[in-house]
Amino acid sequence: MNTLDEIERAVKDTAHYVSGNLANYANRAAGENPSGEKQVGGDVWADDLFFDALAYIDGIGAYASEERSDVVDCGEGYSVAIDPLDGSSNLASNNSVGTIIGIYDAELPASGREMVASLMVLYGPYTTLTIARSDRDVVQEHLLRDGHSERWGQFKLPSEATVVGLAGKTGERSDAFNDIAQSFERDMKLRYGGATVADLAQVLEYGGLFGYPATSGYPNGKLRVHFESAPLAYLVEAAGGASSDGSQSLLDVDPDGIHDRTPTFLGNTELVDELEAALSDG
Ligand SMILES: O=P(O)(O)OC[C@H]1O[C@](O)(COP(=O)(O)O)[C@@H](O)[C@@H]1O
Ligand SMILES: [Mg+2]
Ligand SMILES: [Mg+2]
Repeated sequence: MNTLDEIERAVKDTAHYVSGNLANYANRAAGENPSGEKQVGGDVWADDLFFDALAYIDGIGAYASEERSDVVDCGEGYSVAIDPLDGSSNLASNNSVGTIIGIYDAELPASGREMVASLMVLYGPYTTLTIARSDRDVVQEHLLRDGHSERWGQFKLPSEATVVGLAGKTGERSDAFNDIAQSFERDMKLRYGGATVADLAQVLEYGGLFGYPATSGYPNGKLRVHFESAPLAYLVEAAGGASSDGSQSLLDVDPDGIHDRTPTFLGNTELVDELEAALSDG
């Protein structure tokens, strides 16, 4: 087993445990866990689990998380960048959440071009792990059930685009963005659920576009380069789609800081091209 195999195994095992225990961390349930201990948020709980599973793998040199201010030095090897629980506000409403992991062959901060693998876990009606690796030419989905991992399918973006999910309040987005958003929403079905992983899964399955633009509340967009945008761009581009920050592939974004944010668009190439053209004219 090489380091990427070990990472894949560790993520599958940890995702099994996370999927079985999310109810303990729904906001409404906040308070005491079954044994009467003070409950921590799901984000911190999931981060601790994935840290323990990944940080000690031989060949992992650093662990960076949305939930930790600094990168943790783990020795020599790949850098892990993780959003341990994506869409965590969905827990209280019992909607899907996820985990996003980028594996970089570089010290962080780094451009997405330094990535050698990307993994996305979707805790939905059933739990799946989707992974793209530099040493494989498919985007492989696995079903995680009863402690096992079954090959579940391979993602290739459908040529016909049918769904669109664009975040932000229209009153907080640019006119140019609202115009192109309205045009997309005339032609495609709205699919927006408040968790990037779950919304992107719709695009991977049905074809279309997901985006979180710059808004007055988030001038650089809400999603983080290392923990959400670049790893998901790696997956989508490996599945035959495209990504953009509004003018370039998200894999070419070169962040200064580990928690940098970026406008984020992921989906069918022709939609990304149309969006970039609309924003450049805007
Ligand atoms: O509530 P909003 O503004 O629509 O933002 C939803 C976005 O925020 C996020 O929940 C941020 O991720 P975290 O939950 O990991 O912080 C994304 O998963 C989701 O796409
Ligand atoms: Mg997230
Ligand atoms: Mg998160």
